Amino acid sequence: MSKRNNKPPRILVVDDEPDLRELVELTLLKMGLDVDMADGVAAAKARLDAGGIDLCLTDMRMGDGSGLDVVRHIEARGYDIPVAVITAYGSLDNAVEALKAGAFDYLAKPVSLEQLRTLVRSALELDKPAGSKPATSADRTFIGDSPAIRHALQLIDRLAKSQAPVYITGESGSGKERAARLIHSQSNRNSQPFVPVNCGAIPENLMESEFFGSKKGAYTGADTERDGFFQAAHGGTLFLDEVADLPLAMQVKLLRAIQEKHVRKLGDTKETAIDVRIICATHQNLAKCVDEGRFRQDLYYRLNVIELKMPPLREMREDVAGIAHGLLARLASQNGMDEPKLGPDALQALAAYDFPGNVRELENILERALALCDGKQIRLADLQLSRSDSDESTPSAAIGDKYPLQDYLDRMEKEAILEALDKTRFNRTQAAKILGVTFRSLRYRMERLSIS
Ligand SMILES: Nc1ncnc2c1ncn2[C@@H]1O[C@H](COP(=O)(O)OP(=O)(O)OP(=O)(O)O)[C@@H](O)[C@H]1O
Repeated sequence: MSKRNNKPPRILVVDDEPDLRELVELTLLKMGLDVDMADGVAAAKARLDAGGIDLCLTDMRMGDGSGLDVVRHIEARGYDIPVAVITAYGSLDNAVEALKAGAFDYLAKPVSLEQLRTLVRSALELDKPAGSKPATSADRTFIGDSPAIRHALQLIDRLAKSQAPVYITGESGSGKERAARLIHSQSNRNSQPFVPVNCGAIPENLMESEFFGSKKGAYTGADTERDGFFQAAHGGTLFLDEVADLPLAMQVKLLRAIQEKHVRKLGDTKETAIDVRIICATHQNLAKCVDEGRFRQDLYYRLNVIELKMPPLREMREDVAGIAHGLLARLASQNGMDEPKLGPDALQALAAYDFPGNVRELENILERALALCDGKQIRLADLQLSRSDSDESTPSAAIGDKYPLQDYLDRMEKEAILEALDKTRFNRTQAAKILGVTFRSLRYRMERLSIS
């Protein structure tokens, strides 16, 4: 726990109800912390301005104003003080508003003392020198300077300072997972794990044990106790990719775990407290999934506290050349090669291309071009842009000889997979459906055929 000049951290508790104030005070004192009290918004502002506060916990509804005023005061003055709000049961709207205004977390009444302790411990880590790593330019691993990407990066910076759930939207390959990793790596959770989960790739019958873990003997074949994703991400960030693919039964269990901040392993009788930050992503329209009854509205509201939109590459055309250079430099060094130049015709075609698969597609195009080029320069033909999407067309690869048979079959399979991916704008779940194979099988085939 952080200490200033070896003194215990000082917490400001803001509440106009003496009973609750006292309960919180006792809990914090037992944790070895110093506590100051304020009985309303005005007193809180004055105490904050006097300095020396490391963390602020404020009630939402008070006689002389709202906890939001306290949050906004801290933000407006630029104080580096984490603030959490305590809201009335069921008033999630208030909590969301506070998170948007800069609160790092919230507690719902009746306040569970265990949750209070977890929140305080996690907040005070914000103060640790290692945890409060300021964002440096080296952390900004998104290449690009267009207004679209700058806007996303600014929001990522703000989100890294909060504990609020984040919902990342954007087309396939637009950098949603990269954004989630960046939020985690700039947050005070960066010394703890980042656990990415592809919700569409887990067989439904294994979901519960994969997410929550299982005790020995919980099911046939469970010969040891196992942790799930939640336990693995404890203290860190759980990234739920393709969250729209979660079956409804699992959505109920996930909502419960998020709300209660507790999970129970399969076959266990007791629950354990879990502290994870949830970031989720999908390329689907989650609001539409709610309308169609495929996604629970209550879970949607829980996850969609703050939305981060990752722009498609075609909306940041001015960045295409810079991103292409950055990717080429990385790919060339991975292959132990010198970085080849991008010929003017190739650059021109890339700038005009629509990139249905976004940066991932650009990566694939360049990886293939690197293998095809003469080592010095990448020309238009090396890019093999698909005919329908590029202005400058090149003939698609001919199927060629039928022998050896395996090579011929691999080429046919690759063509079919690429066509399905192209049709679905690189949505692997949909592509697997078109191809009549499971998501896993498609992933395996893509790996085998080096379609990354
Ligand atoms: N601006 C950028 N600069 C450099 N690399 C980027 C940029 N945006 C994305 N990438 C890279 O593009 C690839 C695809 O990104 P990522 O996997 O984050 O996309 P995604 O939206 O999560 O994809 P999917 O929807 O398929 O899960 C990754 O290798 C990522 O590092």
